[in-house]
Amino acid sequence: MCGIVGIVGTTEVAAALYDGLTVLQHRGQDAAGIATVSGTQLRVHKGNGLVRDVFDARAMALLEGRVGIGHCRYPTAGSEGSDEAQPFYVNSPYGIALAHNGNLINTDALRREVFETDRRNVNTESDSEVLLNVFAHELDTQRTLSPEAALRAIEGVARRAKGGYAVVATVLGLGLVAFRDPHGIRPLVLGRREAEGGTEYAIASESVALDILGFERMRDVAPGEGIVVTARGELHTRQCAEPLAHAPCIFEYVYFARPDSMIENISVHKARMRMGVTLGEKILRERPDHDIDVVIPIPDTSRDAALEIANVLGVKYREGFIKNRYVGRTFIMPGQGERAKSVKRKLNPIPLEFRNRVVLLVDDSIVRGTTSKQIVQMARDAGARKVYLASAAPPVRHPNIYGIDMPSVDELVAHGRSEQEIEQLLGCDWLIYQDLADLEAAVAGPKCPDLRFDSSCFNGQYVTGIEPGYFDRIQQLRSDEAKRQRRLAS
Ligand SMILES: O=P(O)(O)OC[C@H]1O[C@H](OP(=O)(O)OP(=O)(O)O)[C@H](O)[C@@H]1O
Ligand SMILES: NC(=O)CC[C@H](N)C(=O)O
Ligand SMILES: [Mg+2]
Repeated sequence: MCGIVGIVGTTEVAAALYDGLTVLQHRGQDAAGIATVSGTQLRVHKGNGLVRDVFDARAMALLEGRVGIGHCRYPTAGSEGSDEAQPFYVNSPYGIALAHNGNLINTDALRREVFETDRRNVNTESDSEVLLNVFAHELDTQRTLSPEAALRAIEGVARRAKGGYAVVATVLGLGLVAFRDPHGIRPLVLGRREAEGGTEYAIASESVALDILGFERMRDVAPGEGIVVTARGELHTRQCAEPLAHAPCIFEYVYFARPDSMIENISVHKARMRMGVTLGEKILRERPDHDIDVVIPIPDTSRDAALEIANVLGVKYREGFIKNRYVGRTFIMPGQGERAKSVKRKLNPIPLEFRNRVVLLVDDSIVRGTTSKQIVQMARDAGARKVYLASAAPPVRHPNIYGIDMPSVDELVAHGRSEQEIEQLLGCDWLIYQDLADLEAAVAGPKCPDLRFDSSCFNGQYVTGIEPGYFDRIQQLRSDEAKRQRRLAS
């Protein structure tokens, strides 16, 4: 679930892009990059690591220009190597750099088409480089360079690319280009700031990036919409694809996004609180005479939900696990070995909150079970009398193919298992999951009751449709074992 940001400023933008990426860091910890337009050159600096590791003063000094884009990466295609860090660059037509959040599901067919029909070479295994070449080809067919030409090129991309994509790109001689897939699966938000030299625009994965840069959030980019902001700061927007069933990814609200972001006009923080309310009510329905002494969140993401569960149950909320602030998010780490080791390094219990108590641990989601299995044991070791576990999301039983790296069903703890079997496997005394209807209603909230979501990892319904054999193919390419073999071979 990468983070992307693009800015057209009236002064230099590299420092703002850097700051924007640091608040999008929770979306991708593997690699980061920035591209800026400096006169007739596109300057690109990227590499593996956190934003703070990738850029030093020298790199920043090179990134001159008033138009630029940035990316932080959580890989869902290709390798984790630095050559697949983004933004990607192509020199023709004009010079284009592109950053993508999402995952294409027709990459193989597009790659062949790009080579055989468009006569372009894609030099990595990245779906994003394929997407860049599709956009480049479509722009090339326009013959002129103008906002209208770029919007027509986006129409071409929307006709050819399938899957989840939110994109920012810079085109030399034009400015900033952005677009979102016709289902609006991945988030993208547009903002504006008045500066001395005129209006500046920013586009980012999450509104938190706009907030910290002092941009006012104007609106979400619409599904299938294309946006061009010229280097002079003129905004052009147009629907570039028939909007299909709007299906923003529900997992953004469950886990990915920061709680201080607004996505589709819904506060992520409030959505998580509502998840806590509905789950708390379910707990009361199922166990009206529960014996829970204390509700303890598994930090960070579950806190909002856990607090509301405690309120609904009328029991104490306690921070029983202390998180090492220097360890990143474990779920988005590339290998299972690293993920498992990191849970222990990251979370440590305060025994007095557990001793002789019946504790309800709350997590936002249970995916591979890496976190919950260890945490349940930690709670027992810390002296808990009974350990219950509540998940603010339903069981994750299906792969995600639109930008979350959960390609292999065998790695999902809930796949092919009943809730009772999962409870046993995780070693807790009681396991309770949120129902999907409650989750969807909690996220939609009172303001958007009719909004529907991409909930595919919970219900196996894929809004784009799926080619036969697709799941076998991604399992071969992207299971933990396949990644391990690739790392050994490289
Ligand atoms: O079942 P699993 O495969 O372990 O995945 C789910 C866990 O991973 C995430 O936490 P993470 O440590 O990534 O980040 P957080 O600090 O934002 O909660 C999520 O919040 C769950 O705790
Ligand atoms: N999580 C994402 O958005 C990943 C973007 C792209 N598919 C990559 O692997 O680099
Ligand atoms: Mg967590």
